Amino acid sequence: MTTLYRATFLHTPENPFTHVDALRAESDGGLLVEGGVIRARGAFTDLSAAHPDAPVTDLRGGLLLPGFIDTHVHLPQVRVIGGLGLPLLDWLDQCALPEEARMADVAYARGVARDFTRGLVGAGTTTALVFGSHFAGAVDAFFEEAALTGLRAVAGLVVSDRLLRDELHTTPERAYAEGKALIERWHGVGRAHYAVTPRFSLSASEGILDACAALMREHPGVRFTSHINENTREIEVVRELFPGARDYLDTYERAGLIGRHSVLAHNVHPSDRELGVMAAARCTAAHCPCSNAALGSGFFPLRRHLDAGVHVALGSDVGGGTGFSLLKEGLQAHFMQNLMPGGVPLSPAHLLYLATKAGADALDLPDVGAFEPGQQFDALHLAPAPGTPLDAVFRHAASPERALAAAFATGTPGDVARVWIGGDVAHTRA
Ligand SMILES: Nc1nc2[nH]cnc2c(=O)[nH]1
Ligand SMILES: [Zn+2]
Repeated sequence: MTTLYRATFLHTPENPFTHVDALRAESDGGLLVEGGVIRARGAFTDLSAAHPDAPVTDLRGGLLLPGFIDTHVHLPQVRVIGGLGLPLLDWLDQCALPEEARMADVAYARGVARDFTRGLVGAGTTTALVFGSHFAGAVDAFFEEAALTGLRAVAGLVVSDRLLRDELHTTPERAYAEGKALIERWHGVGRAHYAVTPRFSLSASEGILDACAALMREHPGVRFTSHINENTREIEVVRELFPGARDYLDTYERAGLIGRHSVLAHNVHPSDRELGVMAAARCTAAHCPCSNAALGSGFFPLRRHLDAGVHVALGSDVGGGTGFSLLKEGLQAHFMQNLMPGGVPLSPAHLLYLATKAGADALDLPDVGAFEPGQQFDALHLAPAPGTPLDAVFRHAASPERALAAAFATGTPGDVARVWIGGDVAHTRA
């Protein structure tokens, strides 16, 4: 099936941190989509002249953006968003972990997975790197739900063997066996990919990190994700638990877990050595600015990451974060960089890149992240309700870039009118 989409669209096929004029915009643009794949892109008049028989979907009056890519979000935490006022380790004990223990019940987990995938797609997220659950049945339920909604999910079994609560602990042997079974069932099936996911070094023995590394070695192409350097107290505990490690990163590095397919969430308090190793390994820091503010974790040193050459993408970190919208994460990133000494001024192009193409690069998914011919048509149509302030800005914006800035400043999931994944409609606003 072929469709010609007519819209004001913006995308960032290049990295605005390294390329000038990285923001590409077409005010009256056309995207020719065939079988879910973008075949041609340009001015609408040119495309409609070249393809006069293609049916037109008219999306004028809003903005069409590449689907958002969330590089850090927790499946079992959708129902505990908003536990404000606690630092990380207390928030885990009091808010997150009691809910995560409920995921042992597969029927409960399936309901959570439904809330979660709807939350993501409804916010315009079309691809996500998901911290699954400590329970394999819940991870299965999530992959099944993701397949039903069409979400591109990179996810895995979360594994820990100390310092959480007993129900959430496993053993290296079980972590390996359950991980292997899930990889065989889901990795590369449809839109799913597997991510080996030790929760964080604080809750992981060397034995379980070695089991994770064995899965990575034996299954090339699976991704790796965990947390790093989020909270100063957490970092102290990790230092005590791994007296032989040079720093937090080294706890993963020594196990052989750091490489091109590694995404480390937060990294609010890195050392220069850690940044150097992350850059050399071409791994990604998932920046979660709402979570960093909500849990009081600190200011993300974006300048130091960029200067070191570390790739950075955005994550919502639901439920330490405050919701699924990467528009809100972009705005919060902008606020935090504005407020911190030596912060990086972030333009609308930077925010769009961090929410889209940067995530595609982090996850090594070249078919998504922008509107390039040959890429999948993953997109969201931002169309605020008539009479809303964002609608007023859209109707009077001097340029698509100004409208994009306003989308980050005031846009919410309520402004996401429709979402496509691989050309299929995955969400339509009620
Ligand atoms: N923000 C956040 N940090 C973590 N570190 C270990 N687990 C978590 C979690 O669930 N959320
Ligand atoms: Zn997290």
